[in-house]
Amino acid sequence: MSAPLKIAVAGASGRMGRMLVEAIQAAPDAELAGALDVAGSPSIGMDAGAFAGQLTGVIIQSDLAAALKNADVLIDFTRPEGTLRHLEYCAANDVQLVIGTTGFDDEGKAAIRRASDKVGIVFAPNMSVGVNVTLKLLEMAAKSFSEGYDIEIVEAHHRHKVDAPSGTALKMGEVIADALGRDLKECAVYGREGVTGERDPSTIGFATVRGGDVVGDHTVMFLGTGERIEISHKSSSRVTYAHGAVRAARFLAGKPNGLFGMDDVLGLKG
Ligand SMILES: NC(=O)C1=CN([C@@H]2O[C@H](COP(=O)(O)OP(=O)(O)OC[C@H]3O[C@@H](n4cnc5c(N)ncnc54)[C@H](OP(=O)(O)O)[C@@H]3O)[C@@H](O)[C@H]2O)C=CC1
Ligand SMILES: O=C(O)C1=N[C@H](C(=O)O)C[C@H](O)C1
Repeated sequence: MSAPLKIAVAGASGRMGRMLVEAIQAAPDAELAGALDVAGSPSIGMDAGAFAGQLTGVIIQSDLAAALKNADVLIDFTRPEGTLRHLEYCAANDVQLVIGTTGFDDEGKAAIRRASDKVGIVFAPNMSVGVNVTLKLLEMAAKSFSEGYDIEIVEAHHRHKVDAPSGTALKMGEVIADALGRDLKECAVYGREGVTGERDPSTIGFATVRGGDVVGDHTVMFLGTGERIEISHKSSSRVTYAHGAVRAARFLAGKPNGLFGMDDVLGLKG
């Protein structure tokens, strides 16, 4: 039997961090090797499994070097500024990375691309199997509805989410724009207000709903004359994201560097 994959978790007390700790504990081929959170967080000094009521023997700490000293890979679902700090350390110290954080600007994404020359990185705004299969369906649908259909993307998330539109909605927009030979930067419309004029058919619209405890809903509408096609994905638990992230960590074993998406991890490319 090969040695277990040693995985550390950043943002260990967050909504995703807690799920990740549980998923790693449940995986027969993985071991929780470290748990990180921000200095000053009430979780510092706690056992990483305390939230789930199952102690792990791994204490949440804010010292990056100490938390990563035994880790093969870091799974990071935090905030762009935190992930970029972790990225620098991981690239310099040969720790691979699974990045689920959303809300990066172009500069942040470029830093991730650069770091992937040094270490293996899986970077994806949504790690559920369902969403990644939905992206493939959208690619196919966009090609079929390229003329005469207006495209609008609507997403809903819980009241605590800090970025909008969601990383998944933006990825859906990118996949559709690519399939149609458009540039999302030029054709995206983020919300409408006032006298907007008639809809420009070349645009892709985004609408955002925030409230309650919605885990994550995404609907893409292709609106034609006389019919409307909707492709929706609705998450009812974060466990799918956590399992996807652990699968991504496994995928990186034996890949010394390179930037990968969940389509690579799940074999959905092509
Ligand atoms: N790719 C995917 O499949 C998914 C991606 N996400 C993304 O993951 C991210 C986290 O989501 P969620 O778990 O709901 O968020 P939470 O706010 O619940 O958790 C974030 C965690 O990161 C910590 N944190 C905050 N700022 C920093 C920082 N600067 N450096 C290091 N750690 C920091 C928080 O600590 P503290 O609480 O002390 O501030 C907390 O522990 C978001 O970007 C979200 O969009 C979410 C679900 C699925
Ligand atoms: O913040 C969340 O919760 C989620 N964020 C990701 C995103 O921005 O797309 C993935 C999922 O929708 C949940």
